Amino acid sequence: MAQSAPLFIRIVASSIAAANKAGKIVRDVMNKGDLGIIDKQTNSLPSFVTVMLSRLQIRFASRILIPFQGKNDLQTEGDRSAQRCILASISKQFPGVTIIGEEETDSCEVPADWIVTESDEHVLKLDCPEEYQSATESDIVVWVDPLDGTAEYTQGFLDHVTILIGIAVRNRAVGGVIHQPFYSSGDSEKLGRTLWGIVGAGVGGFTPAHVPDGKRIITTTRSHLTPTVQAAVDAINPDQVLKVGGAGHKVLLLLEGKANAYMYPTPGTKRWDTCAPEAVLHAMGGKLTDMYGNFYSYAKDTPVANSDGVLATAKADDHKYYLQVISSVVKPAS
Ligand SMILES: Nc1ncnc2c1ncn2[C@@H]1O[C@H](COP(=O)(O)O)[C@@H](OP(=O)(O)O)[C@H]1O
Ligand SMILES: [Mg+2]
Repeated sequence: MAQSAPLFIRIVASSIAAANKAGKIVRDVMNKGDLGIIDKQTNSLPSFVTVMLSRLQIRFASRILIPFQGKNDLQTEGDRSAQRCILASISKQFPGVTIIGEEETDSCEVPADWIVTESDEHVLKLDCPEEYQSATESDIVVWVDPLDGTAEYTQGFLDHVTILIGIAVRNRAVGGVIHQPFYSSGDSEKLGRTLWGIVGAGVGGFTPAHVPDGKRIITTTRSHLTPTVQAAVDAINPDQVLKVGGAGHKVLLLLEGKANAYMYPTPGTKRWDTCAPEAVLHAMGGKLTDMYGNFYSYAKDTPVANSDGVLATAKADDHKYYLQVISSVVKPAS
């Protein structure tokens, strides 16, 4: 690895390699046919322990924090194994960096071949934006969603599945890796692709595009729809609504010109769902905030819940319009 590259750049480059390996693991679990599905709520610890732990964070290794959740959603062997791979790979190379992963995994041994120490050579050679050149381990937090779109993974909507590694510097999401393990460019032997973005340095792995002028296409949840979300989408009077799984996949639709905006004006997503997508989107000129237009903090001691929802637009200039429409439908709690 080019030790001369700034730490931030080296973490993004290593995250690309780790995401690629995790993608292979997620495909292997699917191919084996036993997803090992767990409902995180019904398999949670006894309630008094969960309540206690949900307010804290379990310190897993020296600086790897595994937050507890206490809500009804699914976890599979794909989520667990991909997280082990990513956490082990990044922490081995950057032991002082805080990594926050979605899944509560045990500390069982990680197979040696799951620990990746390679890096993306192209990203290593990028010019690092000046403001991140001197970032140290204590300035950086890595947010990991090892399998975004878990519900869709269990239901066979495999193109909705992504692996998300977001790199925050001084609270802001500025580096992002989105790996799509089941993406096929036509060659069924070669599944998977990796998109990345660094604010101020560019994007890679995809061709940025926008919806043609005059058309308005909204993407939103397919598995967590609420009347509030539906009302906000309806208020836009869109030409088309794409209800798909995963925060990563929805932002991917914005990156590739398949949708103008991702609307989810309700709690539900977490920082690991939005850190990587936000960074890639911002690197391309888009904008992701809560439903009031505020950026989320990605500091290590921040609450993990995106309590004020998500609004993302492919073009930053369009964001204001969507905020106005949402504010006419969703009133802040008094
Ligand atoms: N109401 C809710 N409860 C739990 N998780 C939610 C949620 N709304 C959104 N999410 C999480 O946010 C991500 C995007 O959701 P959606 O596909 O509905 O847009 C998913 O991440 P995971 O698949 O990683 O769990 C999903 O679980
Ligand atoms: Mg997720």
